Amino acid sequence: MRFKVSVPASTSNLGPGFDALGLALSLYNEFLFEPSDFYSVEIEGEGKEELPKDESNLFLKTYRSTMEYLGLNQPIKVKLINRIPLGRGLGSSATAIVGGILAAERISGKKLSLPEVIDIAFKFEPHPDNVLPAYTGGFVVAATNGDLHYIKLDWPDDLKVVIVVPELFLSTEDSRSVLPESYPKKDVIFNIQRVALLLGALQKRDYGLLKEAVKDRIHQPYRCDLIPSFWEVVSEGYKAGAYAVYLSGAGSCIGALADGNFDEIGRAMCNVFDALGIESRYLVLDVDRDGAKIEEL
Ligand SMILES: Nc1ncnc2c1ncn2[C@@H]1O[C@H](COP(=O)(O)OP(=O)(O)OP(=O)(O)O)[C@@H](O)[C@H]1O
Ligand SMILES: N[C@@H](CCO)C(=O)O
Repeated sequence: MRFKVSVPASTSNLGPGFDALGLALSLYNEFLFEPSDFYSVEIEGEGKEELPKDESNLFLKTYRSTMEYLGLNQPIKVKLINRIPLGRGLGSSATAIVGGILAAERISGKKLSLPEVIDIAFKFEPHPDNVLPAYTGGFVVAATNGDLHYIKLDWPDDLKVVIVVPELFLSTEDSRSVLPESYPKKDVIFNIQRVALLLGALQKRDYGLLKEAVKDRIHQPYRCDLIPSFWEVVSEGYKAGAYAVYLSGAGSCIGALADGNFDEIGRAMCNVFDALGIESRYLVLDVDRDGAKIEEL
C-alpha cells in the first residue's frame, strides 16, 4: 500500500487580492508514503537540510491532526520530494498541509468535505489563498469569515506566469509582520477597484488593463523594502513585455503574467538581482488546472 500525492505550487494575491486570490502552478511537490510501525520522514530537494524530519514536520503534523480528527492513528513513512523553493511565496507550506490531509484520507479510506479540509488546514495556515488552489488547482477566489466561500474562475490559456526566484528566504510570518493593522479608506477603495478590474480584465482577456489592475496598497508597499530593488525588478519585467508584475504571495518571488517573451522577461528581471550580487533564477510556468492528485505506486 504505497501512494504518491502530488500538490502544485501556487502564487497568491496577484497584486491587490491579498488573502483572496490564488493561482495553482505547474510546479509540484511530491510526497511518497506508506504505512509503517513508526513515523519517519525523508526529504529530497528543497529544504533537505533545513526542514525538520521529526514529528514537528508540517506534513506529519497535518497528517496526524487529520487522523486524530478521523479518530485514527496510523504511523507512516513519508518521503518528501520538494521542488518548490521554501520561503518564497510559492505555497510550499500549503503543499505540505494539503499533502498531509490527502495522505490521511487515503490511509483512512475516508473522504473529507472541502469545509473539513479547510478547517484542518487553517490550524496551520490561516489564509486560504495557497491552500485552496493547491487543493483544487486553477484560479481561485476565496472569502473567509468563519465559513469559506470560494469560486474557481477560468484562467486564459495563453497567459503564463514567469516566476523570478531570488536567493532570499522570507518567512510568511515575517512578511506579514510588516503590514499595518488598519488602512486608510482611500487605500481600501484603491484595492477594491483593482481586484474588480483584474477579474474583469482576465475574464475579457483585456490584458492592457492588467498593469493597472495589479497595483496594490495593502501589502506590496510595505513588503517591498524586504526585497532589494523590488520596484526596479518590476519595471524591468514590464519593459521586457510582461502585462502584469507583482509580488508572489508573501514574497520573495516576483511573478509576471505574459503571453510571450517569457525568457526575455525572466532574464531582464534576474539581471537586476545579478547587479546586486543576489543569485536568482526564473521559471516559466503554466497554470495547474487539476490541483492535488493521489496516485498508487
Ligand atoms: N515542503 C514542506 N514540507 C514540510 N514543511 C514545510 C514545507 N514547506 C514549508 N514548510 C514549513 O512551513 C513553515 C512555514 O513556511 P512559510 O509559509 O514561511 O514558507 P513557504 O510556504 O515556503 O512560503 P509561502 O507560504 O509564503 O508560499 C516553514 O517554516 C516550514 O517548517
Ligand atoms: N496571502 C498571504 C500568502 C502567503 O504566501 C500573504 O500575502 O501573506
